[in-house]
Amino acid sequence: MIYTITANPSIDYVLQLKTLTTGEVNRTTSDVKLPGGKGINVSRILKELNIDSTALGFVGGATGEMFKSLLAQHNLKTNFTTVKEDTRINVKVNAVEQDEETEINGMGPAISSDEKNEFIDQLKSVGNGDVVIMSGSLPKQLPETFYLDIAKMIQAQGADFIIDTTGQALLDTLPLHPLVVKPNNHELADLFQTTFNSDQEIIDHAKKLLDQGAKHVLVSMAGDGALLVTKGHTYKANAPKGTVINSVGAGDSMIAGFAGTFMKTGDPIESFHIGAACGSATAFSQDIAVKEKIDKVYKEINISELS
Ligand SMILES: Nc1ncnc2c1ncn2[C@@H]1O[C@H](COP(=O)(O)OP(=O)(O)O)[C@@H](O)[C@H]1O
Ligand SMILES: O=P(O)(O)OC[C@H]1O[C@](O)(COP(=O)(O)O)[C@@H](O)[C@@H]1O
Repeated sequence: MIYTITANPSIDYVLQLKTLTTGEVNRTTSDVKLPGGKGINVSRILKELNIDSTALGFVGGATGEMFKSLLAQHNLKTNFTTVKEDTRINVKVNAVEQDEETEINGMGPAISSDEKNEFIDQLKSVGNGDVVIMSGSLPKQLPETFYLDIAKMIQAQGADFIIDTTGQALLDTLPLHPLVVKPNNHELADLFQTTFNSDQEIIDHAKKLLDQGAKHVLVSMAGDGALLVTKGHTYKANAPKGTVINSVGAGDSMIAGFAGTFMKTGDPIESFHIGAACGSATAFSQDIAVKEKIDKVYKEINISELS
């Protein structure tokens, strides 16, 4: 079984307007509320790929009820821990004529130690052959070591893990050999306090994550495609041409496609191909991509090995 952990789920309030001017009243041309959070998006893509998962996380308050009702139509298996404070609302602003996406993500509810313990308790049933995908920011009051502690725990129980977070929280888990890490190129640069001028520089830094323990390093590069760096091999996926509608969740989609396919086949190249298709298909959709779109985009992606 795949478990996705979204420590800080959200209602994604996606606003479209012609232009955004800060400091003034702006009016939308369309708006939509989506059940968000990185692990939630991963579970939704897995469902599209017909792969079972259980979505876990902290959900609370009136916004939490709305989040659950928005999610209900997607028929995911879930086991959320109820918390007292409100689930956050993340605002995504697509200024169409400026070709610019702006995101404001809330910090999320405070999690009490009882709520945290209740969450951790349910992970005791995770075991051999299971994969736990941990994604996204932590709500306030959860310790910085939250993901690391979970990784240690579930690994001792025989399960594998994948982590999609940034900064030191990501680096700390590498010695435990995560199956996949997926920084985007900017997050990878931030990890090493640098900037990149070429694919080769990105690859060199991705290899450092490999050396520190990651089994596969996916580097997503938005409209420039993606790289997969594994022991002894580096692959590149092109980004097919298309109209970008809302790229929120593209990275989560890529992780889902990779992880779900890798669990089924153990084939990193096919997993990368499907992961890249899921990412682009989501970028070309208003919401998380559906299967038909993923299949169509898959045919437009080539995976090439770089020497
Ligand atoms: N504009 C785009 N055109 C085509 N594919 C895209 C586009 N944006 C994202 N993708 C695909 O989705 C993947 C993940 O997107 P990215 O924006 O890099 O992740 P994140 O959301 O984590 O920052 C990319 O590597 C690429 O394969
Ligand atoms: O937990 P964070 O880092 O604040 O991110 C949460 C946001 O990430 C998303 O899951 C999208 O993630 P990506 O665009 O990186 O794939 C949104 O649905 C959500 O609002």
